[in-house]
This record gives sequence, structure tokens and C-alpha cells, in this order.
Amino acid sequence: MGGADEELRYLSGLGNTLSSEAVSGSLPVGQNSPLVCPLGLYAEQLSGTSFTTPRAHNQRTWLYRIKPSVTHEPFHPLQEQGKGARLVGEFDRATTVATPTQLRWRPAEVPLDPPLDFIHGLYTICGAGSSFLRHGYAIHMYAANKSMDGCAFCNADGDFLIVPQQGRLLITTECGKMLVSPGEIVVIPQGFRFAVDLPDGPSRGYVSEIFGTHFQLPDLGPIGANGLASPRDFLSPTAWFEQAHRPGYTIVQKYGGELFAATQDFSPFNVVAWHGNYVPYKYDLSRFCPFNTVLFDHGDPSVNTVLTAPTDKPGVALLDFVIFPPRWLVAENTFRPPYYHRNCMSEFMGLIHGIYEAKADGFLPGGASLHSCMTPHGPDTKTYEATISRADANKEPLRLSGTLAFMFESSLIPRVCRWALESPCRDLDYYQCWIGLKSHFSDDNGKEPSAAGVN
Ligand SMILES: O=C(O)Cc1cc(O)ccc1O
Ligand SMILES: [Fe+2]
Repeated sequence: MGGADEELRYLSGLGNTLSSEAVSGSLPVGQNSPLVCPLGLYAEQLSGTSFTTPRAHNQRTWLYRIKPSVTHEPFHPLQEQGKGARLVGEFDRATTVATPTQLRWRPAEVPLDPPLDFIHGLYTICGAGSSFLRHGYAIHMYAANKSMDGCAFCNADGDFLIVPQQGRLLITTECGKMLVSPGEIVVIPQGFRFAVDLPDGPSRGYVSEIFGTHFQLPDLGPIGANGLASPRDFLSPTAWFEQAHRPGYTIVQKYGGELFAATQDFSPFNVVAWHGNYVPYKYDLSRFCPFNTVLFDHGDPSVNTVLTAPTDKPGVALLDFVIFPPRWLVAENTFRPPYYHRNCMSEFMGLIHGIYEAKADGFLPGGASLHSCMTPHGPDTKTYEATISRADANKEPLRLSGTLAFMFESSLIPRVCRWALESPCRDLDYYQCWIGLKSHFSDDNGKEPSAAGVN
């Protein structure tokens, strides 16, 4: 098992058609489904979009494998479902709570005991819609202390975008292996089987899951043809397979937010060659090329979108993945931190490392916050006071360094899991960070205004 990324080979690009052979000559030439495939392999198509999706958005991959995926015992429910289940795939009154309150959580320590692998360490925080209806999303977090062993995970519900915050993830997929470090993200599209090893031991992070669509690069509009995330920096694995007899190997399938298990006597990582445009990929966030204001005012954070999952309405995202990376702040006569605001979109934020520019205290690496639709939020009192009292310093260019925050932003309003609201990590005093914001108002004569107001 590789511990270093240099040992792994990747293919570059996002949305293009790729192909990879672990054994030369294993990929059929000129057709997908010959009567007998090279080397006696089985051909299997994995469709990520409906067969008839227009070509520009159609995604599928052909896998050439030692045995087809269908060769397994029946699926059985894996865990007690309903109330109390860790994972949610339908966000309704039975499973979750609606709250407009500003929410914040301190980071959860990764427990050393009991043993928890990625599957069992994954828990839903909030979400909207339904995986059955193919519209919505879920936001999960994970805290795991053990590599998956003798099992693979398959998410039938949607695509996972995983943001590791502590500990690298060595992810084996049907297309091959990827090593993903904090500061990188990885997307595992719906239906791919994968196994997560933890080369550094205890590990935690964030996951967004989207139902019914896939991530794509945002349009660049007037920015032009280059900038933000560049397609060539997205890396997909190269074919890798194992052949050994593996009695009792378990496939754990998330289906409608519930887990089901089926056994088989071989590894699902038995794909010798593949080709297609429906593939897992990773991306190093330090490759992101930020654009921003160069004279005055604070631009909207949409300019920092790495990937977007669209809805049918142009410009309205099911889920945007936005980052706040190191960059120069140069705006003149400008309040440079994020502005105070209320947003029709809902904002879930996490911190990978460092300090976030809007929060002097309390928002820590591995922690999270949620400001839902129209819930007011913005810089805490300390940040506001420090910024306006340093008005002179704010004239100079300032490099924001050693920080990496991100946001999952959605047009659908999230409902929150009860255990997230009741969690010991919940910061019940979060609202206090704004309570100290005082009035700086004075009328032209430096007097307090009359109760009738100023006219
Ligand atoms: O709320 C936040 O901290 C995220 C955010 C950042 C920003 O620079 C502008 C708007 C916004 O919602
Ligand atoms: Fe915001």
C-alpha cells in the first residue's frame, strides 16, 4: 500500500474522456462490448447520467473487470434505520429540524475507541430534499480512526465531495488509487465503489453530497478563458486491480440514506482497464487562482467557486463549493473582511487550517458553522472593531496567509439533524460574538440622533 503520492500516477483534466490500462492490451479497441473482451475480462458500463442526457452533459465509463459487479449475495439492511440513524437521505420533519438560528460547532476530537472506519465515522449534519427524488443535498462530517478492511463503500444516492481536514485519505476506487491530503479535495461520483485507508491514523473532515446532478467548473464570464480552478489540475487515478480470492468481502451500499450490505468472494477493485468521462478525481486547492477586487469594495464570494452543482435555473446552484484561500487584500477605503449580510442561499462553512478572516475567535479548524436562508451574519465584534480601528493599515496591501476556509452554499434550505443541534460540540453562545457590536452612529454635530431619526 502506497504511503506517498509520488508512487501513484494520475490522469489530468476534468470532463474529458480518459482511458487507462493496468495491463497493456486490456482495453477493447474500436468498440465497448466485444463478444469476448481482451484477456477474458467482463465489460460493465457505469452510467452517471441517463442514457439520453444531451451529449455535453452525458457521463459514463466502461469498466473491464475480472468478474462483474453483479456477482454477489443479496443486500441486507446493515443498521437500525429511522430515528437515530447517523445518515440521512430524506430531509423532512421526521428526520430533521428547521431552525433559522446561527449555528456553530467546535471541532470534534477523533475518538481512539471504538474502532471507526470511514463508513461508520460518517454522520449527517444537515441537508435538503431527497435522494429518492434526485434533488437535494446532504452535508456530512466524518471522524475515523481505522482503515476500511475487507469492505468497500458505494453511494447510490449521490456524489461525495470530500474535504479532509486532518489526516490523509488513501482512496482505492474502481478506477484506481488516489492519495488525498488536507488542502486537497476529492470527488467520488455516485455509484463508484471505494475503500478509504488512513495512512496517518485518526482522520476527520467534511463531505457534501449532491443528489441528481454532478459537479462542474463554474462559468468564468468576464474573467475570460483562464482563472479559478483550471481543468488540467483535476487528477483522476490510473487503473489498478487486485485478483486474490477474498471470501466474505462486503459491499456497503448507501441507498436512500440507509446502509445495506452484500457479500461476495472477490474484491470490487478488479478493474484491469477503463475508459470514459465518469470518473473520481482530486484537486489541490493551492492550485486555485483567485480573482478579487483590485481597487475598492468587497466582492461576492461566488468569485471563489471551485466547483458548482447546478439546478435547472441558470445561476442558481444546488451546491457551490467555494474557498477562501491565501491572497492579497488591496482594496482602498474598504471594509476588507466579509460584509454583514443576509442571503437567500444557505451557507455551511468549515475551516481546514488557520483563522477565517471574519471570525477572530471560536471558528476553529475542524469546526463548522451554518447560516441558513436569510439568517443575518458577518464579522464578529472583535474583527469589526479591529478592522475599523486599523483604518490606516487597511490602506496597505495585506497578504492573508496560512488560512484555508470553505463554504458549501445552496439554494435549498437545510434542515438540521437533531444530534447536530444536541451535540456537545455545539457552541450555544455563538450569537454572543455579535451582541457586543455597538452603535458608532453620530449625527453631523457629533450628537446622538433624536428618537425621530435624522432627516
Ligand atoms: O458568510 C461568510 O463568511 C461567507 C462570505 C464571505 C464573503 O467574503 C462574502 C460573503 C459571504 O457570505
Ligand atoms: Fe455569508
